[in-house]
Amino acid sequence: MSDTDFQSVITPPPADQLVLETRNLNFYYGTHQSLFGVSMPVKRNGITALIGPSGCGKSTLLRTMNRIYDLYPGQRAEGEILVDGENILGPKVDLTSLRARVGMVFQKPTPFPMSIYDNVAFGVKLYHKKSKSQMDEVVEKALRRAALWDEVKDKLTKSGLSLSGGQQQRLCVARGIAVEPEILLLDEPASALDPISTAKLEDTLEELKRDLTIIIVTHNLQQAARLSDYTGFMYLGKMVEYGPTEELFVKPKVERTSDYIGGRFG
Ligand SMILES: Nc1ncnc2c1ncn2[C@@H]1O[C@H](COP(=O)(O)OP(=O)(O)OP(=O)(O)O)[C@@H](O)[C@H]1O
Repeated sequence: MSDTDFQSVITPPPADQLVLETRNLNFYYGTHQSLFGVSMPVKRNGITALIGPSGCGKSTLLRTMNRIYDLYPGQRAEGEILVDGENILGPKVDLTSLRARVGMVFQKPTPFPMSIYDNVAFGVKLYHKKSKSQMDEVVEKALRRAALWDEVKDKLTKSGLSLSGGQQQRLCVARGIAVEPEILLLDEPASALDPISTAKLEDTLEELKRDLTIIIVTHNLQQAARLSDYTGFMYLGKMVEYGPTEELFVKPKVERTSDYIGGRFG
């Protein structure tokens, strides 16, 4: 079998539990094709992890799910991405409301240069008119859900940039969830964090997954195994194997998956 010639093995969640599904998705940076016929059915609520060697297309796939790539000329996707059954690659999609439904947290913490309070309120103001007391409630709830409230409640007017890296990343999670998205995309959110901050962030995600769908790109196989309910293993722009995390880690159906998980390439 050549490196590029392989069948995807997909074990989908039950059909009535799907929140998002990519179907036969191709992606291009200009003329360079980076995703090839990717199908990925994501279960509502819980955590889905994307793993695979550097350059296999994990971030690219994540960036299609709220069409953030649309901000960059020359980048385009082909195929279908269904969110609650609606194809978000269609021409009539309202991108502002899509990005409120499908939020994103990046690899490096990206707090805005404004107060902790305003960081969280920022997105909410774009979508909803709220009184000061309603906004106070929204900000507190988001910071509590992001497990940051106790650490910042006495300094909400201080700059978001004054927090530690781990706190900044949880602030970005709070900002992301304040607008109550259905789905939160996280691209290697712990890669710039120390082990204690990583553990706190993971606890936060565990809490959030009860009523939110989380899709996370990670290089850390232990993190994927620990956190996620479903895992997708990608290689060379294709989805090699996708299914319940335990099955994929304990009894992978594709040899290439077991080679990767066993550390035989990467
Ligand atoms: N802005 C870009 N312009 C052109 N090609 C790109 C761009 N971003 C990514 N690529 C290419 O697309 C492919 C997939 O990259 P992507 O960043 O999605 O991989 P990844 O699995 O997330 O990698 P990593 O784990 O290193 O972050 C690679 O071949 C990469 O070189």
